[in-house]
Amino acid sequence: MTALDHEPMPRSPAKRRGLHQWLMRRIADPGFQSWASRFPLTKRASRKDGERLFDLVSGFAYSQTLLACVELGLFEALEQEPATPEQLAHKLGLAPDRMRLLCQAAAGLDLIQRRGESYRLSRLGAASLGVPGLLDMIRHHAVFYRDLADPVALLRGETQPELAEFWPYVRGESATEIPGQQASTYSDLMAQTQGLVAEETLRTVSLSKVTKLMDVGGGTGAFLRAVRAHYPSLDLALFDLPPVIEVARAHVADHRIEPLGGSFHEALPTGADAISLVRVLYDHSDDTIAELLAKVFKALPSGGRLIISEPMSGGDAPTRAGDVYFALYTMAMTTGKARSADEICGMLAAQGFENMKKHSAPRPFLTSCITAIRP
Ligand SMILES: CC(C)=CCC/C(C)=C/CC/C(C)=C/C=C/C(C)=C/C=C/C=C(C)/C=C/C=C(C)/C=C/C=C(C)/C=C/CC(C)(C)O
Ligand SMILES: C[S@@+](CC[C@H](N)C(=O)[O-])C[C@H]1O[C@@H](n2cnc3c(N)ncnc32)[C@H](O)[C@@H]1O
Repeated sequence: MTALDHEPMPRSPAKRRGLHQWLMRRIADPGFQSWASRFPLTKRASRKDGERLFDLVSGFAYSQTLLACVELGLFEALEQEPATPEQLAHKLGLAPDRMRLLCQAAAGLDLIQRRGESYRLSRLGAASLGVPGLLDMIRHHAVFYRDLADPVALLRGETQPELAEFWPYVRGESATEIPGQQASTYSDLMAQTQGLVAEETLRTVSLSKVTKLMDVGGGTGAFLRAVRAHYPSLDLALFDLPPVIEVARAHVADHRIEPLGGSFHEALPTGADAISLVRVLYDHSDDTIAELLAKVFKALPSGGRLIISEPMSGGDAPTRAGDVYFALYTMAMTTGKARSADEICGMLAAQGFENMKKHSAPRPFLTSCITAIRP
């Protein structure tokens, strides 16, 4: 007698839709679990599922271990040379036993490696040092995690998330007034993380037939600087809120990029045969997006091209990056929303765009791209 014998397996085809539910009820049964973890044909799956569940349960401890490594500068220290916990403790200002604990934890996550009594950098730890803006992103997660402290209250809209304060432009969608220092700080973090997004976008979408590209919500121009490196003769214009454009001027002056201050709540400048929206839609509500896409449609000539690049929901195939991280992140920002490629294409069609193309995304945790044409 096995745990499978508790209830008869449905045989009739009419009941086959219930088979999944029946099986899930068995898996939720402790007796079945115990049997499955011993039975040769099921014990591997049982162990694997146990590990996967444990990883989800422990995720916050993993993230905070990474944050401690980043805050203390552990990877930078080990980039110089391998070291013992005692040497690291002295250098980074932690008690030796706590440094040993952190080193073991980081090694457990494969961020560093243990060799005898010393630790050295691993591939993952080394890679984290080379991803532009990643260490600052990890540091700023302290804000996000405070917002996630009570996820049910956050989902019910009963909290006042700090992330909405962190990115000032999302507080009031028509706000054009951002204090200069704030505009510079948030644009810095945004610009630092733009490198890989730009690389991925330009790998995915060709601009070879474009004459003039206007990047709407382009921040301090990091995307257009990457475009300039790939397309030396393209005309480029950067459109963003006036305080952001003031900060951007110094960054775009040497790259033949025309800075244009304004709000997309008003009309967009015309003259570009391509418009890009990189990491813009997911900051805003459906109504704002409908309004923005209508403005983009108007600003483009017939045959003009729209390029959308941002992390997206997986839609009917939900993903960790799109449907967990970016969905919760944009929800905590209070105005935003991670949308699937199909949802975005639907919104484009509603404004009259045609030839929507969902480009395959090699690294969807960085970005996915959609292009569309104004007929
Ligand atoms: C040496 C030996 C033995 C072998 C060598 C083998 C080899 C060549 C291995 C490859 C090593 C290598 C080159 C690794 C490279 C790894 C890379 C490039 C990793 C990149 C990781 C990128 C990450 C983790 C990006 C994270 C991005 C995040 C979290 C972005 C968050 C963005 C947010 C929150 C944006 C918010 C904007 C808002 C406010 C919503 O509008
Ligand atoms: C998430 S950031 C993306 C910046 C840049 N495209 C990138 O990927 O790094 C969104 C940008 O949209 C800009 N933005 C927000 N509301 C705007 C508006 N009403 N008009 C023009 N730009 C706006 C913000 O100032 C910010 O630079």
